[in-house]
Parts: sequence; structure tokens; C-alpha cells
Amino acid sequence: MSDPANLPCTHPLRERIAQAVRDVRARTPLAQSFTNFVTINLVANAQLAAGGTAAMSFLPDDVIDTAAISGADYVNVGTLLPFYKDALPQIARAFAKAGHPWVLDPVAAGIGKTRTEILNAFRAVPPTIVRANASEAIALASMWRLIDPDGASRPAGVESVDEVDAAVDAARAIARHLARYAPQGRAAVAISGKVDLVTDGERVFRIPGGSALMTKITGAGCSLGGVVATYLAVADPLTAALAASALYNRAGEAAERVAHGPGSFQVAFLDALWNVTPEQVAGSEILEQAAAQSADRSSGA
Ligand SMILES: Nc1ncnc2c1ncn2[C@@H]1O[C@H](COP(=O)(O)OP(=O)(O)OP(=O)(O)O)[C@@H](O)[C@H]1O
Ligand SMILES: Cc1ncsc1CCO
Ligand SMILES: [Mg+2]
Repeated sequence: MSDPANLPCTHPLRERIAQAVRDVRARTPLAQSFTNFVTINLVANAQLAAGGTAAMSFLPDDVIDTAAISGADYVNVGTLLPFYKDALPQIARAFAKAGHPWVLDPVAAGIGKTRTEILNAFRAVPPTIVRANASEAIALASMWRLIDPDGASRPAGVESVDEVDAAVDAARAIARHLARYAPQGRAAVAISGKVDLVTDGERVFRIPGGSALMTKITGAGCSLGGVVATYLAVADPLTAALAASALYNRAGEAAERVAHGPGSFQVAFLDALWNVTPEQVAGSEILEQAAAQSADRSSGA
């Protein structure tokens, strides 16, 4: 298989990415979150540092009413409470009815009856974007019967045990499923890891970079999901997923240059989300897998 090629510097996708970064900073869009208790503060701070605003809520009527003024929502199933089993499907149904865009982070997909019940309920009222690590994407695609479950790896807790490349078929299958339900037929999946992978179901992009220190703070992935929702408030799903992934990689590198360990890294990372320029984000290495290879890999999915 030939190497994926970097997008030309004048590619229209790069202009859309730069515009999304600028629009968030100019328009400070609200992206509401229903997210876990471990990393909730980092999610809100990352959304603010990227230029958006944050609101966290857990009551269905509050979430659904606030969605009317929120550009996009973020749902993360990391820490569950008993009432979520009814609340989250109710919220997803309301978003579907309103055509409201939202991002799902299926944290620890495949583990626990309650989480599986909730994630299964999302199959018929799915998000616009799934943001996950490789293991979670494989587990979700398998649970939704979009890939052969025999090929799926074991559930992995909140950390990934799979490489991003192992999740290409799962990511494309999920993105195609989401697109079938999306109001404008457009959806995306963003898989994080050493090299990030973003797909709209047809095109597959790899975004290298970032810092290994991102895995030594909790919530780099969760807050990335929140920032994807912030960009989704101003941009189409593919652009939002690419822009957030590229921003995170550039900010991770900038933070690593000044950090002394995980504590100072987190502080420096928030500063970097604020300081990285639209041109730096849009100028990132974005490697596109050739279309024929994409098609080959998807056969049978
Ligand atoms: N080894 C690595 N080198 C560089 N960047 C990385 C590496 N691993 C992850 N990242 C980056 O860290 C961010 C979070 O990705 P990660 O895969 O750790 O999410 P996650 O497992 O869902 O995290 P969490 O659940 O703790 O929030 C992404 O921006 C990703 O690009
Ligand atoms: C550590 C942890 N446990 C539940 S959610 C979460 C944050 C990372 O996903
Ligand atoms: Mg995660």
C-alpha cells in the first residue's frame, strides 16, 4: 500500500479548518456537555481555551432546553449513575427530533450492562460525530453490528489497548452509519492515539503529532471531545473533527516543550490551546489515505 499523502497547502479543507478555528474565537459558541465527573473541569477549560463557552448539565429537561441555545452538545459516558439509563436515550431522541448536532465519547465501550444498554440505545438516534480511542471505536462498531464482532478486541477500560490503524474499518463503518441519520447526511469519526485518524466514512485522514504526556493527564481525550463539539457548533462534522484533532496535536507539542511533568503539562496545554494560531492548526500534517485503499479496506464492513 502506498503511503498516504499530505494534503496540498492550498487544499480547501485546510481553509475550512482555519476558518473554524477563527470562527470559534470570534463567535465564542456554546457547546453543552453531559460528561463524566473525573474530567469535567478540563473539558470546560479546554472549550474556553479554544475560544468557545461551556455549560455542564445532567437533567434531561435542562439539557434539552439548553440545546436550543447550544451550537452542539457533547455526551460522555465515562462515569454512570442509575438515572442515565433513561436520561441519555431521552436526550438522544430529543436531539434527533430537533436535528441537533452532538458528539459522543463512548468511554469504556463494551464494559458493563448499563453502559452497553445506553450505547445500544444510541444506535437508532446516533450522534453526528463519535470521538473515541481505538478500543472504544472497535467495541462500539461491534456492539452496533457494523463490523464482525469476531474481529473485535476485548473491552479495555478507559485506556486504549488497540492501535489506531486497527480501528480504521470500525471508524469508517460508524461514520457511514451516523451519516445515514444525520440531517445533512454528513458525519465523522475521530479516533485518537499516537497518530489520530479522522473519517467521514469515505475519506480517511491521519493526523500525526501531539505528546505522549497527553496520556499522563486524565481527560485529554474527553476534553478533545468537548472541543470537537465546540468546532461542530461552527463547522461541518469532518472539518470540526480535523480542526480539533490538529489543534490538540499542535497544543500538545507546544506544552511538552515547556512542561516538567504531567502537572505543568496540563497548565501549559491550556495555554497552548489559547495561543496556537489558525494557520498553525490548518498547516498541520494531514495525510489522506488513497481512495482505492479506503475502498479495499472497507469491503465487507
Ligand atoms: N502516544 C501519543 N503521542 C502523541 N499524542 C498522543 C498519544 N496518545 C494520545 N495522544 C493524543 O492525546 C489526546 C487524547 O487521546 P487519547 O487516545 O489518550 O484519548 P483517551 O484514551 O480517550 O483519553 P481519556 O479517556 O483519558 O480522556 C489526542 O489528542 C491524541 O492525539
Ligand atoms: C478515569 C476515568 N474514569 C471514568 S471516566 C475517566 C476519565 C477518562 O476517560
Ligand atoms: Mg477516553
